[in-house]
Amino acid sequence: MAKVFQVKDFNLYYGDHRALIDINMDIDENAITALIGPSGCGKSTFIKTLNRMNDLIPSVRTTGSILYRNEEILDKNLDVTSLRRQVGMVFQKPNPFPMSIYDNIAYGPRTHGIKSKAKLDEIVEKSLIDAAIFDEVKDRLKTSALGLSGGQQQRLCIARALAVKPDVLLMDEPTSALDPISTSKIEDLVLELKQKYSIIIVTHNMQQAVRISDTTAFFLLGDLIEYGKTDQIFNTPKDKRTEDYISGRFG
Ligand SMILES: Nc1ncnc2c1ncn2[C@@H]1O[C@H](COP(=O)(O)OP(=O)(O)OP(=O)(O)O)[C@@H](O)[C@H]1O
Repeated sequence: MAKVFQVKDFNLYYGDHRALIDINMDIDENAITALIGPSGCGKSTFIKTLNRMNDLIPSVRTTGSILYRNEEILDKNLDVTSLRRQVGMVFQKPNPFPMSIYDNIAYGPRTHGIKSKAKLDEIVEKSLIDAAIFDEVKDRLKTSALGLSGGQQQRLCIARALAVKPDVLLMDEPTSALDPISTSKIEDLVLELKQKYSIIIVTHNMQQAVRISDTTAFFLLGDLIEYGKTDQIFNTPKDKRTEDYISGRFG
């Protein structure tokens, strides 16, 4: 299977604190990769590295290599805007912009220079359909996105991420602020999106990792302890620490 990311001997420091330690990990294309582990183990730090969101934190320093489709993304001269267009992100708390549903989706394409109304209409509709929210909002595209429920806002944020035609979607605990029904809708959606995108998802919910992911990475205190097929990680973990974590003995 083709690899979307190849992470080699990667370390990340916040000042003197080494938050990720010698990470080696190849991430499959058109698959769902779950990142699990107790609070503070480095999952969010790792996922944010994949589209260079950590650049916003001045104390961050990295060593090693991360190739995205064979291009080094840790390179200082990398076009970060282009990387972030290709590697989109959805956050824990739905964060629609305080503008209409339509403008939330059109924002990214407009930033990338698309001006034609017909083209924008088409992108907005397609993105909302792909994020499984079109039917719920099609009659109120010009109303504020802030009037949507939390679950709808999160699907809108996924639609917004899809509107710029990404290749990879990073999702940092996308359902942790949602009720079970909204969570289940997002899980169905993520499974659907796997056909077209490579998805990397941080989750605290082990059942969620089992339900949707193909591959699971277990982090502990900045170390990648175990990484493999989700079935194997949950049924026959090789490392005692993985077993203890997935069976709820700590975390
Ligand atoms: N901006 C920052 N400055 C300094 N240290 C940080 C910063 N962000 C995270 N850390 C530290 O890096 C380590 C990893 O944090 P990170 O948020 O990546 O963990 P996590 O596994 O995502 O946790 P959670 O599940 O609670 O979100 C922790 O020790 C944390 O305190």
